[in-house]
Amino acid sequence: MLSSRTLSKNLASVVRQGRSLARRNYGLPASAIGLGTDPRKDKNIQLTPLRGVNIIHDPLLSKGTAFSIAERERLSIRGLVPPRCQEMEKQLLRIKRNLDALETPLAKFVFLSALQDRNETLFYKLLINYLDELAGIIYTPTVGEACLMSHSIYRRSRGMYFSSQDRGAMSAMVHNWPHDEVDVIVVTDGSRVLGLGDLGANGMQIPIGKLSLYVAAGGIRPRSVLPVVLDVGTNNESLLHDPLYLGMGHPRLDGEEYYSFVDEWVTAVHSRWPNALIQFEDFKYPHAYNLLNKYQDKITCFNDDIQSTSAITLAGILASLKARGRSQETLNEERIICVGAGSAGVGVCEGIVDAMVAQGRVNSRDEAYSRIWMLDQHGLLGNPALNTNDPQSIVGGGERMSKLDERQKCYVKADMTDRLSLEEVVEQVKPTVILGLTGVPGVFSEKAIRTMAKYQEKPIVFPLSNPDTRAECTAEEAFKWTDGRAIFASGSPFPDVNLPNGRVGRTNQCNNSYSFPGLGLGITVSRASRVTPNMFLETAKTIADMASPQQLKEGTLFPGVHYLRDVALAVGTRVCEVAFEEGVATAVLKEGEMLSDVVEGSMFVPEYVPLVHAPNAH
Ligand SMILES: O=C([O-])CC(=O)C(=O)O
Ligand SMILES: [Mg+2]
Repeated sequence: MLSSRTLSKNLASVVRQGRSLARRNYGLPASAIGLGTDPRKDKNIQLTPLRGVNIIHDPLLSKGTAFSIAERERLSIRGLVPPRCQEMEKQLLRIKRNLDALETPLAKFVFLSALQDRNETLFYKLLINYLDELAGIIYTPTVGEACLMSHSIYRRSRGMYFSSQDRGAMSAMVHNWPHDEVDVIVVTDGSRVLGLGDLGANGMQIPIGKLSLYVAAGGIRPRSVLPVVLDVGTNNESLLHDPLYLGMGHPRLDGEEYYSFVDEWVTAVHSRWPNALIQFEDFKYPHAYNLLNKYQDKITCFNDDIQSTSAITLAGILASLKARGRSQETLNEERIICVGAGSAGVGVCEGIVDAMVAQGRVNSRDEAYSRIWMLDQHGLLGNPALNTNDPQSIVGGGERMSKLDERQKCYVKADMTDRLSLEEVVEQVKPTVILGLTGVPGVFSEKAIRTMAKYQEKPIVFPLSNPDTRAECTAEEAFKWTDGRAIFASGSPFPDVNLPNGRVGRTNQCNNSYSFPGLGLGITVSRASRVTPNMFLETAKTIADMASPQQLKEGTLFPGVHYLRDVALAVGTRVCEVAFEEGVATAVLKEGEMLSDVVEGSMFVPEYVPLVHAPNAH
């Protein structure tokens, strides 16, 4: 665990840096008016036309037992709740006790979902206070289990579903959503939920969990987030045959039908909420890339698994270089094996290539590609013509080569035999970094990691698949097979490992939850019209610089999950600056206004807001 003093020192310097950059006036006219909507308005008063039970049962307005006397009197609540006005601290005590009494993570997930559906303010207060403990419930790993079970544990709807039977109706349907202001939409088609594969409409829990972190960590207002599932069917046989399944009971749409379905949805949401950020989540390859390419220059959108996973992984590698006592500028000297050639694998590697090119220490993009060896489920992307002793494999390899797309082909190694196993590649390449983005547990074999550790003093071992049951190796294995020398980060949390020599093997969670909340915050506050590659690069650099030298020495690369809100503020400030620097910001700063203050001031804080004009109304 980081000491909060060191962290705040580091944070202070990041924020200071943000402030000095923010002092530049970005060429804005002196008469510039302030941000159109007051982002702090949630903190003042919230008047409502609703009365009585309609307020009590509205999770965005409800205060449970905390309605003031004036509110009870004037909003027809009197008598509908127990007589004592109980402040939030007491409510938290009761909720936490109830939560602690539950035994399984899934039971806690159901309990927290119910709280979110009753009283969002209290839910977010609890989540922020106990972020360390609860992130693993509402987010990975438990959210993965909740997706698998979603049709069994279903209680109440949250978000919106657009299904194959809604074609032609979407532009009307978007008006069924009750809120005019939507800042962030997280959308999935459930085709590759974490590393768990096709879970169809059950994937809804992922946008819900992501948006809970957008609010808790990124400070986006709860009333302006929208979780969405695009239900184009599922190819998951067991869900198709499950009578309790809640999604469409047909195989997935594909090809032109699929893309025109998504296009109808994008057009519909963009016409109702033209400024909303759309985050594409857990779309399988190649749909994930094709959708990103189609929309990234037209609307404000990004793909979380491709781009924000890439930003945090790059941050992890850069911080690891510092932990090894090297400069971050030496990224091009690393030899990186990436196991996994799907959206996350290719996305992560593209980010690394971008960073190598930006550092200017490679002569070409091709030289950067040459530093990365990529494997898919068949093995290395190599040269089938070199498989001389296995004609079968030449044929298979040729076929497989023809299935690779332009992005994957960049990593093919012409001088190495196609389909080499991971162990063979490790022996030949002697990697310094190994990344796992396969969704296949155990892919990092003992032999592969031990061989890597033979050549590397501090091997960087990142099994990044989620949830923890899909990680390519466990933390314990990574430390055991490297005699405790690994620099370790995983997508889902693993506890630190006690090493035989009495030291502690530090684990890190290298998850896009470190990057997307801040990206969304910066994009929302700057009202960026586009999401640019530089935003991801700068996100990575900001996070890579947050751990102190002492923390790095001990193997800690990032602030702990408890600090996700501070990380989001630092990232949000930087992303906001990038938006202004690159001319994509459409918000306008008042003269003398500092970006870091604007970003911080815009962050949602879960406190009860008075619902009536009255003294002591809350
Ligand atoms: O949700 C997470 O924990 C990270 C992520 O985007 C994924 O694994 O698809
Ligand atoms: Mg994802």
